[in-house]
Amino acid sequence: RVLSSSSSPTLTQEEADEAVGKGSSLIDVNPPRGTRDFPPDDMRLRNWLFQNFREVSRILSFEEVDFPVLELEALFIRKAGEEITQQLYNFEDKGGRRVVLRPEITPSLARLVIKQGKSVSLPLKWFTIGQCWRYERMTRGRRREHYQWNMDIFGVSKVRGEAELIQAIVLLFERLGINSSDVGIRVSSRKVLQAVLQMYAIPDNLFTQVCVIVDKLGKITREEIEKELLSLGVSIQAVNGIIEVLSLKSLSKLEEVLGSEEEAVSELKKLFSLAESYGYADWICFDASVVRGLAYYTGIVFEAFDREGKLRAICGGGRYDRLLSTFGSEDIPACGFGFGDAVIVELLKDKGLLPDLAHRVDDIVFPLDEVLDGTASRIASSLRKKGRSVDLVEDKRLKWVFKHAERIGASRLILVGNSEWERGAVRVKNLSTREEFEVKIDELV
Ligand SMILES: Nc1ccc(Br)nc1
Repeated sequence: RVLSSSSSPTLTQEEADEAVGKGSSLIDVNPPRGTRDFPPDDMRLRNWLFQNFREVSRILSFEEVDFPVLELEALFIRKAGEEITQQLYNFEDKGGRRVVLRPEITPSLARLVIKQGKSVSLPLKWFTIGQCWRYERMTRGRRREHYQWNMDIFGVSKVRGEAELIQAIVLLFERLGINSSDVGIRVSSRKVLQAVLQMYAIPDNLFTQVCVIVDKLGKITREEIEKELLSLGVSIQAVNGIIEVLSLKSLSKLEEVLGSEEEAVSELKKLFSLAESYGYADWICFDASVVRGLAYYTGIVFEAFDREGKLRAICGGGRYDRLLSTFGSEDIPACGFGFGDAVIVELLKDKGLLPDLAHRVDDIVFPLDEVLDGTASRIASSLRKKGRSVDLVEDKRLKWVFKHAERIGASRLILVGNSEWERGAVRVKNLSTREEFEVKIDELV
């Protein structure tokens, strides 16, 4: 059974599934598992969010860059057991190449910086908004794609870099109407964990894997964390020491434990001092448990969270000073963050901050007689050339046109009628004041 054009314009999920089930020739109209369509309402919200991402990037004087969603698999092969690399959306293309739909954007940024080589002057500040993918068994029913805003700075080794990135995040939240009582930003440094591992003489080559494991604190049980660390050969004393230090929420306590000479301590103190100068100190808090789950972070790490604790991290990032050497290149100090398009929308919904983004057009032009369709086209064209958005309607009853005007949020209805046209005029109805007047065509703006 093929649904004729006269059938209802939209199918409910059940109707679509039923039609497919009954052997109709209707294709499966759902997007692939774990992916989303963006019908107009959703697209307006996405564009509004992305416009705010772009505006903040502009304000921080970042340049936009872009990359293919498709990358060589080799760019993401890492041995630290991260979830992100265990869920690669990878496949072999028709040329026998191992490729992926990228799971994140930072490695592409690093690849381009390496490719640009000496032609880029440092520091460079780049941003992009791009779709990222994962291939996860649908048992968990989670999405397989999301869009991420990424901002990254290459060539700044001091914590000024992280301070700039955190300001971008704070500015974004403030633009969306979110304040520091809604959201906080947990800040720590992987150098805290590095110092603890040194205290227990744990070999450096275990650092990355330990980070990936302790990033799961609060997500899996302490016993499971212990088990994974012990399986790496970390002693139970070290495990207890790690968990004890990572439970610290006070920078002065950390200073007591590690000493003020420890780089982790001095960098964090500098960052918190800069936060006062930027004016966003009330947004950030020290939390030693923040390590983030990506293998390549080497220093300061941070993540934004909703203070009600209902949602997953809103965004996160940190310093990655040695990523480029994993690609065989000279290292360049770098830091960045990723900000996804999903959790932020859940937060805005929870806070009643979703904007009203109904469809809006300036004018509807409607010929009252089909002999005036050419005239109506000329009027619509002239208005469009002046930059007005115009919906040119015909073959409809006037009652329908008024309802349509309501639906698409038109400001004016321009009726082209024979009697007015004989006088070289049209009838203009202002749809908010309901005023109606005749306007000479050469005075219509
Ligand atoms: N990395 C990643 C990719 C896609 C989604 Br949805 N979540 C995380």
